[in-house]
This record gives sequence, C-alpha cells and structure tokens, in this order.
Amino acid sequence: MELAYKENPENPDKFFRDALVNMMVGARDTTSTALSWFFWLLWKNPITESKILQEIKTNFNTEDLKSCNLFKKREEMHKLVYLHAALCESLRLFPPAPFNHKAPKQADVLPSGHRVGKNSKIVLSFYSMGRMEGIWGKDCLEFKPERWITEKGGIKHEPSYKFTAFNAGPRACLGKDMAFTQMKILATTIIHRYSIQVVTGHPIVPKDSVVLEMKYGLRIRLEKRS
Ligand code: HEM
Repeated sequence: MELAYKENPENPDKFFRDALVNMMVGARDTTSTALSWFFWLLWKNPITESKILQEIKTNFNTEDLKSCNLFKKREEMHKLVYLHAALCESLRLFPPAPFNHKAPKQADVLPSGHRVGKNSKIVLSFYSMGRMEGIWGKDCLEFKPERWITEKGGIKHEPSYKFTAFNAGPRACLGKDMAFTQMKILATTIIHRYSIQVVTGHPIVPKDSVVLEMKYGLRIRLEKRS
C-alpha cells in the first residue's frame, strides 16, 4: 500500500480505498469468521464453555462482570489462559485465511530439496496443516484446548511455521495481538451473560472462499444466564 501511495501520490482516494478494503477483509472479516467458528465449537463442546465461564468468574469480580468493566489493565487479558487456548484451538481447525501462495523471484531449491522454477506458484494450505497428524498428533481432528496449555498451567507457544493461522515470516499478520484482544473482549462479554444455542437443523458448512466463512452463517439463540 505504501508503494501504491508513493507510485501514485496524486490519487490519495485510491490509496485510502485500498487501505480500507484491506482492513475490512484482513482485519474485520477474519476476526468475525474466527468468532463464528469459535462459538459453534463451544456449542458443540459444553465442557469447554463451562471451563471458560469458570475462568471468567475466577478472574473478575461480580461488580465488574455486571457492568462489563472487564479489561481495565492489559495484564487481565493474560489471566484467561483457557480462553486463549480455546481460541488458538479454534483457529487451528478453522483458520480464517485457509490458504496462501508464494512465488519465487528466481528458480530455487526449497529446504525440502524440491526445485521451484521461476514461474511456479506454491500454494500453502493452512487448513490442511492444522489437521495433519504428522504436525499435531493422533488427536489432530479433535477440539482440545488442553493441547495449548503447559504442565505449569501457562500457554504453550507453538512456532508460527506450525500454527499458521496468522502466516509466518516477514509477511505474518501485524494485527495478531489486536485480533486476540478483540476476540477475548467479545467472547468474555458474551459468555458470562449468555449461553449460545445453535438453531436446530441449521447447516454449518465452510464456504469455498479466500476467507473461511460459514456458507450459511451461524444462526443462534442467546439464552440469558441466571
Ligand atoms: C483472527 C483474526 C486474523 C487472522 C486469522 C489474520 C490472518 C492473517 C494472515 C494469514 C495474514 C497473511 C496474509 C498474506 O500473506 O496474504 C495476515 C496479514 C495481515 N494482517 Fe491479519 N489476521 C487477523 C486479524 C487482523 C487484524 C485485527 C488486523 C489489524 C487490526 C490485521 C492486520 C494485518 C495486516 C496489516 C497484514 C499484512 C501484513 C504484511 O503483509 O506485512 N489482521 N493476517
């Protein structure tokens, strides 16, 4: 975008349009898609939901919970280890950016020994990588937030070349921290007030698209917690 602006400084409208579309697709659509899959997985895994609810109640006092005055300090965000783990697990199984592609500037040999020609394109399927037994183990298809938690109860950090939802290397997502912040605020605010019930019979199917949205959306009923 910076390059586009420098090459064409007399047309700032195009620059701002591109910046805006970039943010809408790269920041808004990815985060909202991640949350749809997350809430669907919670509905399918009520034990995970109750563990998150318990974690919220343990870490916030009743007054703050009632007034939604939740994240006054950034450190509060790091207390919700189980919620963080459940979000990572959801992003592993349903990465909002399900694939990426790269092209070499010149013919090269990959560390694996594969030769790539100047005009080749390498397609990386982040969706498949998140479900490969060789990468995540025998239980790779199970939704298991525990895999992200260390024996000492902290977050287990996985290398970005393994957990690829935010891409890896120099073009990795710049908004990763902001995305987690937004998802945690939203998830905490909703989960401590409501239980999400997916409408019976509503089909949940991934859309064949650059952003892994739900083809028919997520139709839900909110049940207020007592
Ligand atoms: C769950 C939410 C998100 C996911 C899964 C995600 C994922 C990604 C991925 C896979 C890329 C690499 C795209 C490519 O190479 O073609 C990327 C790039 C980027 N993301 Fe995110 N993103 C998320 C949220 C956000 C948010 C909230 C922001 C900003 C507030 C953001 C800003 C960016 C930017 C600026 C880049 C381009 C980085 C570069 O090319 O140097 N993202 N993101």
